[in-house]
Amino acid sequence: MSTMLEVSGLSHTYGSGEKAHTAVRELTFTVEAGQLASIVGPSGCGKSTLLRCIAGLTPPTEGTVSLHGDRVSGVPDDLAVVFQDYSRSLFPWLSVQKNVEFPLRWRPVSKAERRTRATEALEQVGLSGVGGKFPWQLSGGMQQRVSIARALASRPALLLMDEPFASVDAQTRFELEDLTRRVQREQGSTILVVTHDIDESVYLSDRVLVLSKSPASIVADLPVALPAERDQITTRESAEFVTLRGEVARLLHGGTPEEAATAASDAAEWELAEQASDVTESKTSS
Ligand SMILES: Nc1ncnc2c1ncn2[C@@H]1O[C@H](COP(=O)(O)OP(=O)(O)OP(=O)(O)O)[C@@H](O)[C@H]1O
Repeated sequence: MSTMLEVSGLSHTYGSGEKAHTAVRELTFTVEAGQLASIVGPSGCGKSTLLRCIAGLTPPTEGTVSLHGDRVSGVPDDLAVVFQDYSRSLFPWLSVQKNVEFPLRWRPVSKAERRTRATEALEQVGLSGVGGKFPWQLSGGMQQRVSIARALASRPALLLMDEPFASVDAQTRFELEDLTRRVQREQGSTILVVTHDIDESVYLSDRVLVLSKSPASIVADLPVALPAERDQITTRESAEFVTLRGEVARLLHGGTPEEAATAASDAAEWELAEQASDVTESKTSS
């Protein structure tokens, strides 16, 4: 696997002098090509600041960001971002098809190719046939699918997602998580998702980076050893999922990596034993 994203010694401080506020401190990590990684951290810890630095929107105060070996010093052409607030990122006066085509206008892509790519991207997110509608004619979940299609149409080397499912209902959230995993597998995309939702970080990813309270630093980098094929019910009930979810929760509450791993594994065993005894009881009483 080759390295797609390299973040090295990255720090960012807002303001200066007495008003200086360090949002992220000395972050170093890589994301390999084709990997789906999540960054999870407490509210206000500096997740969006980190994402803005990676996207080239905010120059870091210290350290570097490189995308496929090229130093990031502005928004790279082959990077796309999906934000939480779809209603502000889609243009209400443009059709869905035109919204998806929009960023391609600044690329060396012919009009016909723009149309083809947008149609394909809408198909990938399960929205064939709605290209002629306007965003405000669609549900929230469908609008977020349009945002994802727009990001995919530019065929990014790296797709960044900032709390992408935080504004939709729980059922739609599950559907969009599965959609993200499917697209990543089919396209071999490299995706970095920022979230404060522990379960989502584990369910979605190949790997979870856990951040500390502000100023954010990395407290753990956990591989997710769940099968590639995941299911919203059985995966979330599995011992691996329950253990990892507990480990991330403990780390976010200030536990050391060793304490978090041991306690989470004990708690998962207990929870699964409880589940098994519930099943046995219900069988004997029926
Ligand atoms: N433009 C800014 N100027 C000064 N301070 C800022 C600015 N943007 C963010 N901060 C501060 O930096 C810290 C990190 O903010 P950031 O938005 O990156 O965190 P976050 O983890 O994304 O938050 P949330 O979970 O609430 O979305 C916060 O204390 C915030 O108040």
